[in-house]
Parts: sequence; structure tokens; C-alpha cells
Amino acid sequence: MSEHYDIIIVGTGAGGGTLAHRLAPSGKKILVLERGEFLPREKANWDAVEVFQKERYHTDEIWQDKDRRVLHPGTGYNVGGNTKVYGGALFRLRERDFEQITHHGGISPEWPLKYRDFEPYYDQAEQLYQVHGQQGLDPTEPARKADYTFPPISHEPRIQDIHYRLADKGLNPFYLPLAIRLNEVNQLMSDCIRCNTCDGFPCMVKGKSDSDITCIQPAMNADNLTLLTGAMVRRLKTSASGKEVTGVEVEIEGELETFSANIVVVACGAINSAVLLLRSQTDQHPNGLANGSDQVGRNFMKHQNGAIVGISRKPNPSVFQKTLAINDYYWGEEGFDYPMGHVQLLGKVNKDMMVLDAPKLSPGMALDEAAKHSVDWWLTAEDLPEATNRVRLQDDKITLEYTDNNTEAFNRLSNRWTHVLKSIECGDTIMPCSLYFRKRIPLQGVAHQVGTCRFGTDPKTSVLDLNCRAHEVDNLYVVDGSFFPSSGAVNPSLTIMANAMRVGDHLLKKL
Ligand SMILES: Cc1cc2nc3c(=O)[nH]c(=O)nc-3n(C[C@H](O)[C@H](O)[C@H](O)COP(=O)(O)OP(=O)(O)OC[C@H]3O[C@@H](n4cnc5c(N)ncnc54)[C@H](O)[C@@H]3O)c2cc1C
Repeated sequence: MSEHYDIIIVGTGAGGGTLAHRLAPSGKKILVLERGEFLPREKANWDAVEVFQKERYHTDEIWQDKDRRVLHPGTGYNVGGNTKVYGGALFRLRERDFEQITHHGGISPEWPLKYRDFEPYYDQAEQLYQVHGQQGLDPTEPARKADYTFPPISHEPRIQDIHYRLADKGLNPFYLPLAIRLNEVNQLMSDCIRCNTCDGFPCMVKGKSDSDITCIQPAMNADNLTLLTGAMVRRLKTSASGKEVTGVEVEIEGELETFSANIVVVACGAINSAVLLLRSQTDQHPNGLANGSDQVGRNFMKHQNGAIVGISRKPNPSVFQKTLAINDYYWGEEGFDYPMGHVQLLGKVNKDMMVLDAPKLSPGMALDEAAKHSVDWWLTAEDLPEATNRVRLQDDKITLEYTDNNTEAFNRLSNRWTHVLKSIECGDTIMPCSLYFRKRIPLQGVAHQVGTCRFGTDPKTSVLDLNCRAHEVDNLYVVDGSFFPSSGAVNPSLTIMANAMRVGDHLLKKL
């Protein structure tokens, strides 16, 4: 048994990284365990062939689906977790997302805490991650006490033109809230250089507020915090009663080592946190740790995500395209009284990214020309928590048993958006796009994974209590996307970060 700590945090993504940053000033003895390494700063960071076609920063692990078909997950293991490659679109859930909502495909359940409980932490998370935006334009925006501290990221001319055209149609385009370190007034003082390799790419110049740059690297200045990289947590061991985690078994350079702490926080991302608990069976926890309810791994959600590329005659010379979003269809549309979802711009797609979808292109149109004329969109609709949509271990292999649900919401949204793009002359040719994923197996796109250890007041139907502590294990917490009872239809990371700060405050009192 190696050293004892006040707290061990497993994982350095949106959840673990933000929590480490919150706790570091406490002076408590903190060990952060991360299975990956620091993502190298190298030219390949900005090479679309390396990033998208060769999936340089994705794991080569092989998972499987419910029919035991092979999955190559679109996820990576490194310091900062998936925030290293995220687009930095940091949204608050809407107030109504915390309530029970009837969708076309079923019920999105009520959260045990409400928007008002998260609001102060949303404020703080936006500050920490330097989110740029403008209050008062998004018709679904939740109440906020003050405008964003950082000004919105300006549109380039083609996007401004689209903004006007959408507004002419009676829609309410707004500035996408973005966590990038861009100073448009004084570019010499700006880390971000407003380039075309942001969304989906790691940032070579530290211009993106990911959890490595924003949280882990500053937290490492504290003498009381130790980060071990290349440290893959294999299992958690418990006391004879099963009520406390007494050991964290870690594989480092092929050797197993065990650390202990008063408090252990699992923050491996929704899929891997469930996997770690399921793998940590003991006599007291025969179904996996903290899984007396049989809820660990269930209610796995990942959003219904899709990309649409609208190619028109008008060139689109935008460099940093990802600045505009639309929520007019978030709660539905005339004739469809159910939520549909959210639309935002993608980073500018280039020919090396388009090649993944080339067969769908109109004949004769060169990829390069197509990319120079395309405007590229990301669509998200809510998927609903289902007990049968679950993460399991089969012969120690990660298995995602997932069947799409609430699909009508996404279909409606994508048809509506196609129609809108044509109506504003931004989509003579519309191309569905499988960006980010080498193969068109939708399940491998687990970017927005949430919900496998949901929080709640009833230990029979939830894994975590309201402080994200396991109902059944006194010193075990899960602080990442796992705790979501429903997924909403905006990007999840700001809620994961805000929740990490909320739980951090609870832990500070407890410590
Ligand atoms: C291409 C892409 C674009 C995205 N864009 C956006 C966006 O614009 N806005 C948004 O809100 N979200 C976006 N996301 C999603 C966002 O990245 C995730 O919501 C977020 O990172 C999840 O945080 P997390 O803490 O739950 O998990 P992660 O960030 O995945 O962190 C988990 C960490 O745990 C580590 N780990 C896992 N297992 C172990 C183990 N056994 N032992 C030790 N360490 C372990 C991992 O290496 C990782 O560092 C995007 C994701 C992708 C892939």
C-alpha cells in the first residue's frame, strides 16, 4: 500500500479537472490519477488528416455494441479528457430542462435539483473557462444575473450575412457561448489566434479553455497536489463492511500500485466511470461497487447528434466559423408540440474532413470547391434515459447496449434546418456529414456521454445522492457526466463543470 491522501481524483476532464482546480487551494493532500499523458503539442494537432482521418488522438480500444459488433469509440484519454478536442460551446441547461418534459418519444425526467441550485456555479464556471457570449438574444436562455464577462466572438462576413438572412425569416440567431481565449480588441494579448483548427482539434497555442490549460496546469502549482499520468485505475477496493473505499488500484507502467484516501472521486467520463464501478465487484457489492440498485451503467445517453453541410454557390471564406447558434426549435414548432433541439455552427469543414462523406457529394463537384462553398452545422436533439440503454462489461469488454429513442425530434429538426438553409440560399446541396468519426457507426460517437450513475434522493432508482456521493459507499463520489438524470439538448460540459464546483464546495466543507 502506497501513500495516503485526503482525496484522490480519478480523471482530469471537465469533471475531474474542474474539481481538482476547486480543491487545490485548500492545502489538502490531493492525488490526481490520469490514465493518459499530456497531449503532445505538435504540428499534427492542426492536421485534419491526422485528427479526423487517422484519429490520432482517439483511443485504439475496441468496444462492442449490443449485438457484439465492433465499435471504435470516438474518445481519447489524456490530461484534460475530451475537453482537449471539444468545440468549447459552453451552454447552461434551460430552466425547463430541470423539470419533467413530455417528448414525442417519452418522458424526460425531473432533476432533483433545479436551475437555481446550479445558477451560481454556472456563473463561476463561465468565469473560469472564459466563456464569451451575449445575454438576451437566445429566446430559450435561462435567467442570469449579469451578462457574460467576456464579449461575444464576432461573426465573419459570410456568417453575419447568414445571421441577417435568418433574422429576416423571423428567427433569433445568437452568438454561440464559447470558451476560447480570444481577445479581439488587442490581438497581441490574445492566446487564441482565431484559426480554422479549433472544433474537434487540440489547440497548439493554448487558445482554448480546456480543463488541462484552465484547471490542471494551474492546479499543479500547488505543492499539495500531485498528478500522476499514465496511471490507469483498474479497480476500487473496499473495507470488510463494503461501506468505504480503502484502496485505489492503479496500473502504472505495467505495475499495480494501491493508493488510499479519505475521499475517492471517480471522474472517468460517464462510460468509464460506470465501467470502473462495475469492475470493482466485491463480496459486499457483487453487482459492482455502489450498484445495489442495479442502476450503474443504465440510463446511458449521448444525445442524437448530427452534422449537416449546406453547400451553396456563394463562397464561404470564413476561417473561424463556429460563432452562431439557433434555439428557435428547442421546444418544438408549429404543428409539433414537443422539443426538437439545438443548432450551432461547426468549425469550418475542409476537404480532408469532407472526404469522409465524399460519396454523397453531387457528381463532378470537387471536394475542395465544395468545402470552400459550404456552411457547416451541428444539430443536437435530446435522447431519453432508458434502463435498457446501458454500459456493461462483457468478458471485461466495454459494451454499449443502446437503441436510439426520441428519433422523431432529431428527424424533425434536421428536416426543418434543411428547409431553412434552402430558404436562405445556404443549401443548394445538403450533405449529412459524419464528422469526427472514421466509420459511420453512430454509436461510436460518444462525445456527449452522460447519465450512467444518475443522482437522486431514492437509492433504489439512483446511484448518487444530491452531493454526487454514492448512496452505498460513504467516501465515494462520481463527478463527471454520469450524474445527469436527463440530457437536455445543449452541449453538456458547462453543466459538468458547474456541478464539479458545486460538489467541490461540499467536499471543502467535509474535508
Ligand atoms: C470532438 C468533440 C467535441 C466536443 N465539443 C463540445 C462542446 O463544444 N461543448 C461541450 O459542452 N461539450 C463538447 N464535447 C463533450 C465534452 O468533451 C464532454 O462533455 C466532457 O469532456 C465530459 O467531461 P467528463 O469529465 O465527463 O469526461 P472526460 O472529459 O472524458 O474526462 C474523463 C477523464 O478520465 C480519464 N480516465 C478514464 N478512465 C480512467 C481510468 N480508469 N483511470 C484514470 N483515468 C481515467 C480520461 O483519460 C479523461 O481524462 C465534445 C467532445 C468531443 C469528443
